[in-house]
Amino acid sequence: VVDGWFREINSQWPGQAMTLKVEEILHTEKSLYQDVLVFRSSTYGNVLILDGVIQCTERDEFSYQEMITHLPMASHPNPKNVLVIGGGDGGVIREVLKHDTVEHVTLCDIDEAVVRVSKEYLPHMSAIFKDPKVTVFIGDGFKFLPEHENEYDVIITDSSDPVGPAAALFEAPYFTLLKKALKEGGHMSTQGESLWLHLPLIKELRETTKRLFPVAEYAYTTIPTYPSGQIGFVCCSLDPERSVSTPLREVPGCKYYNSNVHRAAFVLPEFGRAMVEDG
Ligand SMILES: NCCCCCc1nc2ccccc2[nH]1
Repeated sequence: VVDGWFREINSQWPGQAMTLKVEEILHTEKSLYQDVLVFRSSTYGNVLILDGVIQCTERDEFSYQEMITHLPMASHPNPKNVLVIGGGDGGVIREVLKHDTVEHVTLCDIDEAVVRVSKEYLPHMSAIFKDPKVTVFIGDGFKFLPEHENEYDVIITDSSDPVGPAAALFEAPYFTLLKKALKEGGHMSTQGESLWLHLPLIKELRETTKRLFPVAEYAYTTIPTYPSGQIGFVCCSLDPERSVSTPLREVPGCKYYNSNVHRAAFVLPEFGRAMVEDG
């Protein structure tokens, strides 16, 4: 933080940096896995930073949390058992519980510091951890998944970027384990970065998931504080007859998501469509 501003300078997006005005530094620590910073910003509420990268802000997190959750959930006929890998802030869990078909949701995040800090400084995301339907497991998704084969209707991978602790969550071995943990007809979504900044990675991700799932598609949302103002998701279905791009019901109580936004999220600009779909 320099002269009261936080700059998101990072090698993943050379030559550009999102800048947020800092009112007060609320927390800093070095966890077992990453540097954790929370500050109160002037115009975006509390902000969570991991290893110098903006993970979520109170003002615009709803866009990301609603879309990464409702794309696989609203397109699944009857999601009862849901798993979230990452997402220690709790925002995805909050969205999962908007579906009254859900009987149980488990969160598996490798870093207890993220869960602890989110409870303390991001209350409107982490309050949901107290819900009896929620189980929080601190550990590595790579170890958790093989112990839970054929258990989940929907798995959401709410990861940080493919540098540092989350790098392995963007590789084929992870998606192979994830597929085995899904029940028949299961759906999944994973944090899929931005068309403007990570097109080669997105192409890789889609090729990897296309080899494992009958349906694998890319969708995106707009979010001011992520680099390039948008972020995407790779969404897959194990049912060849069902696409994650087709919503089966509305999800009341959302600020970003609705069934038209759901469908529109999968419509890509030509430079993205050509790269992602034609390859
Ligand atoms: N540069 C884009 C970063 C996207 C991060 C998405 C995200 N936001 C999170 C908050 C808490 C824990 C895991 C998270 N994963």
